[in-house]
Amino acid sequence: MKIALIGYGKMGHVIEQVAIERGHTISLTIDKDNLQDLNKENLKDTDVAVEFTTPEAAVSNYLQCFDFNIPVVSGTTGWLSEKEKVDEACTKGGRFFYASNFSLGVNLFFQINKYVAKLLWPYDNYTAQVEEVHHTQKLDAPSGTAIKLSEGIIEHNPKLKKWENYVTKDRNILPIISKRIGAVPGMHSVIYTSKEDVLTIKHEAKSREGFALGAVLAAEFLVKQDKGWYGMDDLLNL
Ligand SMILES: NC(=O)C1=CN([C@@H]2O[C@H](COP(=O)(O)OP(=O)(O)OC[C@H]3O[C@@H](n4cnc5c(N)ncnc54)[C@H](O)[C@@H]3O)[C@@H](O)[C@H]2O)C=CC1
Ligand SMILES: O=C(O)C1=N[C@H](C(=O)O)C[C@H](O)C1
Repeated sequence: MKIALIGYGKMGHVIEQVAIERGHTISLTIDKDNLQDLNKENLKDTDVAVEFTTPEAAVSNYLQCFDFNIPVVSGTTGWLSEKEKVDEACTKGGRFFYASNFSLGVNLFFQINKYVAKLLWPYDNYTAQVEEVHHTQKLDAPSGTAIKLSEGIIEHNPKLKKWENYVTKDRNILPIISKRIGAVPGMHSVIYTSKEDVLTIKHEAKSREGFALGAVLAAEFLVKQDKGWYGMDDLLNL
């Protein structure tokens, strides 16, 4: 496949490496120092775009690609308040694959998380908390992964009404604690605490390679699909 890399930062570089290892070529690389509108000319040799930029840039990048019938894989977090625009574009012909986290382990963790939430919610002695730790360059908080974990817990725990990104003793609110430390690629924990014990489920990325591999596998999957919005559950048959 010929891949356009939109966003050539920490993830863009690792995706390039993994894509080449899997026999693909890079048709176009766009980042801040060579910003350009996506158009017929610069996308003419591209089968699929892989987009890892910023919450502000992401949606406009998707819509421009869709205008030229280029499918988009994106892992950019923090833009989901604009989800409706992308939904609409996908009903009109856009092909889109989104994951807040492309690693296999985290997507299995999402399933385990829901199972544990279902099992534990009737036990009043436990209170739940989500914790995420990332590198100090991360722009958004809480992480997209922590939000998805929290939504999974709230869906299966009728006592919890919403999540908040602060510590609280309100038992109707699920706290997400965000920490920014050094170069941590990504660590997520769901912690259930009682007076007697602590039960933790945790995923720790060792590097960005798992995210990058997931994104390239998603691109290989997406080019074979019709219009629509796809995610890791489709790729992994979860
Ligand atoms: N879904 C997943 O598995 C993962 C998601 N992420 C998310 O991906 C995004 C990028 O992460 P990193 O690569 O670590 O960040 P980064 O800051 O290293 O790279 C982002 C790059 O996008 C560039 N950029 C900004 N506006 C642009 C535009 N309009 N067009 C093209 N390029 C533009 C920046 O100059 C920068 O080089 C973040 O939202 C992060 O949360 C990161 C890792 C894994
Ligand atoms: O910004 C990052 O680095 C990461 N962002 C994603 C998120 O917000 O969940 C995924 C991963 O944890 C790394």
